Amino acid sequence: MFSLKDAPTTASTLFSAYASFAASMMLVRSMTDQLIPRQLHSYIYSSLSYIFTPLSPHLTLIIDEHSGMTRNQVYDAAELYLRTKISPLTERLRVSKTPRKKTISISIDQGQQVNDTFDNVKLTWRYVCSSDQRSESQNHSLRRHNNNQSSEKRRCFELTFHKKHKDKVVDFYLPHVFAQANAIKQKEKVVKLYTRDPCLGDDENGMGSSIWGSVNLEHPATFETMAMEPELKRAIVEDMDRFVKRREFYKKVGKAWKRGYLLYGPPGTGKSSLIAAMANYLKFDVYDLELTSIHSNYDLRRILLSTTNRSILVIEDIDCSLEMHDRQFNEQQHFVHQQQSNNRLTLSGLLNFIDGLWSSCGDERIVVFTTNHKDRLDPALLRPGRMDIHIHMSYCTTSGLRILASNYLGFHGDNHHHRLWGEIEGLIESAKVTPAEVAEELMKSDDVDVALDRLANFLKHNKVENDETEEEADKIENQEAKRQKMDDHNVNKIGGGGFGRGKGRPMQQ
Ligand SMILES: Nc1ncnc2c1ncn2[C@@H]1O[C@H](COP(=O)(O)OP(=O)(O)OP(=O)(O)O)[C@@H](O)[C@H]1O
Ligand SMILES: [Mg+2]
Repeated sequence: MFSLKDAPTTASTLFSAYASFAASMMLVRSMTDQLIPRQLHSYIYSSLSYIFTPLSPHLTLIIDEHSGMTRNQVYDAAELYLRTKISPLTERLRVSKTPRKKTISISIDQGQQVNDTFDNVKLTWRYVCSSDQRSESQNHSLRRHNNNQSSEKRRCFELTFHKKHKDKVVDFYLPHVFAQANAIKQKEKVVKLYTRDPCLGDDENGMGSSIWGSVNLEHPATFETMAMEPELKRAIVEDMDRFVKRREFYKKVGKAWKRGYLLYGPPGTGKSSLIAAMANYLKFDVYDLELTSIHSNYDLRRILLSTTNRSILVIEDIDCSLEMHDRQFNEQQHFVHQQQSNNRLTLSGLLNFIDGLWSSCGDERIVVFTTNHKDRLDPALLRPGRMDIHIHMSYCTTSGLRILASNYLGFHGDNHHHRLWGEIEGLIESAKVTPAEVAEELMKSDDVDVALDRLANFLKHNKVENDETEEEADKIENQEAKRQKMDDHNVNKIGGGGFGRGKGRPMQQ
């Protein structure tokens, strides 16, 4: 143990050690001067001073903004990551926002230091800006790269930690920084809606242009705002969560990493809104593919190949989009050679790309087809395994009504008493109205009384109409049944049994 009593002794010991070290160095220097050629002196002195300088226990990694002419991804990841590590002790921060971003970014300023701990390793980050030593030509090229922003400054992060943790930092900490930065990027990502610009038509080679135009997807739909049965919502979200986590699973079983959803239901039940909610949830871009503007399977393939990973390919009203093309194809199929089918757009062409080539060269793809008439779809589309999940978007249910009333009026049936609420809940399912229609009624007034009054009247009116239609349908069905009975009676009288076309008996091929 060191004590004050020992201090003079220790100091004198140190002093005598230093004196003898200095004397030895003098001796070495005079011997070298005499024995070794002059050209080698500076080399030997610097090596000796390196040997006798106490080694720092720390290692510092320099993470430059650029690696050659391109941006250094470690730098970009660190910049994002360090935003989450800013402590109250930090004195200077940089604040910025670009038009494409929704949020304000905060980052540390030059010279500022940020401490971090990872698996009991203490790490210190420092942001350093200094005058750049690059050649003028490199700077010029970088300036062009950075939209002419000043690039004379060299920016880097210095990451310092104990040397013994080098492997842990490189193998685990830096990947952790990357993963965290990706999560932040994902959260801040502005989802894009891509559509094909019809003005971009065919190019001079007669090929359909595959250029997609994009806008920010500003659709506000989320799973919270969707008027759907809570269990259905939960099931969809869980399915998507499972899908995005299963990269390794898809690789293992040799399946393309894609998922298909078929959304079906009457107009105004929220099919398009659900797609927006899915895109907003996953932060996947949406490619809205208008099949009627595509003329051949060949075009389709080119267009699909120009979409990116982590995206949702949407084909709305699939029953209408391919009807014409397939009919054309069917009418002529006796004459058309297989090779020529590439000149037309066919359902089989679409399904082949989605199942085959295209899906195997992309990752994390979601395909959504929508239709108002599931019964009109080609059986090839409904075959098990083609579309993984079929989602029925129904008329407004009681839970849907509650969500809409809460979203549009801030009215919660459970907490707020209203004379009309019981009646409205009683009517909602039998009135067979869409969430779009309910939303429209609720938007007609900010006054809860007025809005609910209008909704109640609307539901009553629809219920009466539905009842009348059902009565009419029953009447027609009864008459039809009666006529059929008479026919059967006559047939039996004439032919006695046989293979008559009896109603309710499926025709066998
Ligand atoms: N289930 C729902 N939850 C919340 N809002 C809905 C729902 N369904 C419809 N809406 C409202 O109605 C509007 C129209 O709905 P949407 O376009 O999503 O229906 P759709 O099923 O895609 O209709 P279409 O078959 O005509 O394309 C939406 O903008 C939304 O405001
Ligand atoms: Mg729609």
